[in-house]
Amino acid sequence: MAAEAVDPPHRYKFPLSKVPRLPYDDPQAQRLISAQQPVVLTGSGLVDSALHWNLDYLSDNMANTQFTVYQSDNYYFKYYEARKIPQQKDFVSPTIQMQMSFPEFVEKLKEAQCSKKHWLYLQQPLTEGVGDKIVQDFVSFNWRWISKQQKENNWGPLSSNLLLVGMAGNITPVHYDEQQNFFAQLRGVKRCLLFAPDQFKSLYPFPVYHPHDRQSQVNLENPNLEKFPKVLELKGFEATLHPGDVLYIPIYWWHQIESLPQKGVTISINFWYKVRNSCQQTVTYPLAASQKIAIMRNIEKMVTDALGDINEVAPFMRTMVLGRVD
Ligand SMILES: O=C(O)C(=O)[C@H]1CC[C@@H](C(=O)O)C1
Ligand SMILES: [Zn+2]
Repeated sequence: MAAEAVDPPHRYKFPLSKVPRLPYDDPQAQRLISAQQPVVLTGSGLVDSALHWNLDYLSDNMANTQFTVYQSDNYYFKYYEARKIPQQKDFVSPTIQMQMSFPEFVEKLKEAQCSKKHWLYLQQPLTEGVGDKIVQDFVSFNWRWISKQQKENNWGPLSSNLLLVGMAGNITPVHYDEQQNFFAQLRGVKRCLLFAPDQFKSLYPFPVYHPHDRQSQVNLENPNLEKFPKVLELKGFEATLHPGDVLYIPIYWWHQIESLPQKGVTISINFWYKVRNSCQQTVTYPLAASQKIAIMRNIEKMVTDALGDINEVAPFMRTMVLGRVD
């Protein structure tokens, strides 16, 4: 039988170099992690004890837990902070957040795959309440290796492991996180786009107090070039993750994660690590872009608190920077 024709991955309007792909114990991989550069690690065995996870296994072994599931009318799942919505009068949530059991999720998934009217994304921190088999798989992760990474790179504590079960075609639009991240692929194929923190001028972040804080205002697949002309100056990286691969996403690095269409349901688990208490972080010159982002965020928060209205921040900052009183 002829293989089903697979559409080529979307071609973006900016160059994408390949993220290095190295054995996890290659000294070069260690150097990239220490330098906070992205790298795809192979052979780590980090989540080998969970590579057999599929929808049936998870339904059978997580039946008594309620899961957060997002529903979107398109295949985008742009994250938003609900607590910041009251400050943004005209904000419209791009997704509906629901709670349901895993078997209910599988049911809705099948309906959505047939109707093609909406998309679903289960995103839930793995905590207690899952079945014994899941606990057994979880404790059998390669904690020795990842804890060594955490220690050697002076990262803070593990904050969470987000379980991600997505439909083929789902896209998490480009954003950054304030945590170090080992992103492990269990099932299906994901295409990841990454941009260094110094690309923030070309990614037009939302204001810090906006519900879409840390997200880009730009739709990379269909950018509004009048509004966001610097998108054409973007220089990015891309990595394709297969089961067993682990992508290191450095803190403040922008990333967009795509569950490849026609490659079936995807299952991933991330390992988010907080940074050590920032007052211990010495400021080094020249300032790294990641330090600039952290400082800019703090300034924006202080100015917003001082002005008391998020809509006053941009004009004030322009006046301050341009030295002109508008
Ligand atoms: O792990 C991260 O940093 C994320 O952004 C996750 C949120 C959605 C996930 C995805 O695979 O689409 C990635
Ligand atoms: Zn992220």
